[in-house]
Amino acid sequence: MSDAVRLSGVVKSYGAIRAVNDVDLTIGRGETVALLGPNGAGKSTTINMLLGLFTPDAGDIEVFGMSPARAVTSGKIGAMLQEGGFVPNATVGELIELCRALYPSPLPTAEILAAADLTGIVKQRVDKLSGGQSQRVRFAFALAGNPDLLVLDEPTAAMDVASRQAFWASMRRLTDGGKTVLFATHYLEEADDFADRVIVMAGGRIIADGSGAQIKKVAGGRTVSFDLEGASGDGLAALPGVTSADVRGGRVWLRCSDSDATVRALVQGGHSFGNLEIAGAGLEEAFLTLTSAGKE
Ligand SMILES: Nc1ncnc2c1ncn2[C@@H]1O[C@H](COP(=O)(O)OP(=O)(O)OP(=O)(O)O)[C@@H](O)[C@H]1O
Repeated sequence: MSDAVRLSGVVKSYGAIRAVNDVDLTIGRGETVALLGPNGAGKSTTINMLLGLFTPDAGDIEVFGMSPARAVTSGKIGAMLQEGGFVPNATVGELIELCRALYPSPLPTAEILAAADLTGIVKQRVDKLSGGQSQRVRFAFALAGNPDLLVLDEPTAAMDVASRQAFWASMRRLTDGGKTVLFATHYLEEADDFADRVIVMAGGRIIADGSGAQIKKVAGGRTVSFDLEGASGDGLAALPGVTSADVRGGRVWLRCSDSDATVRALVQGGHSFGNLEIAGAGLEEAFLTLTSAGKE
């Protein structure tokens, strides 16, 4: 059986900006995958190509063994994008019916309304909705065709805490039913809480791919840096709590899983150091550590 999603050697540029740079990615049926990355990482561009909205400059994309455009028209993919207005003056219920009519075998209306938590606002006009309610209506549209793959670009942006919780609870019910889900997010916590697998993008490339626990372990680390003051950096990578060491221009950066143990060992070992700094590892740096650890 074909995979749910397969990208190979996918490249997409906007003029001189290479938004997606040689991405290979396979997602199996039934997986729930988070696409995690900072602004401009290339997540939306990847998603738009998966949905057939953009054509890659190079490489191939298949969704359930078909071209993205065919997968969309046959109702295999449901998408929730970041933006897009609604037809004014229509009610939530009317728009959902309109959307169902586009698909060969839509989900029953009551099921859509319950899954998107819209039952109480069916008669409300869509131009009078709050940001979070609008997101839930977009989610209902994504579900309407009863798709096998749900692709969600930052689905919980603009939702308050209670709506987020209700949204993810509803998603869990859908994935228990066997649907494949790919969602983009900026938040490691959200990726870890909900996804079986977290794919990290930065600068148009996939820089890490692992379980939420693996990614969190590295992202929770710290960096200890100091001037070597003429001493050599040899042996620092082997200090307690250090996962990797980098020496540049007389300064060393130690990525640490336990920075307290590292600093203690530095002091007790009589290492010379100046301008000591301890910082929370930035996500991007933490992810780079993860990828290089995966290559060892
Ligand atoms: N229509 C466009 N024209 C020119 N450059 C674009 C366009 N869309 C995206 N880009 C650029 O391509 C790169 C990738 O953008 P993309 O929107 O795919 O990232 P993203 O990870 O989804 O970011 P965000 O989390 O902010 O949505 C960025 O450098 C962005 O500025």
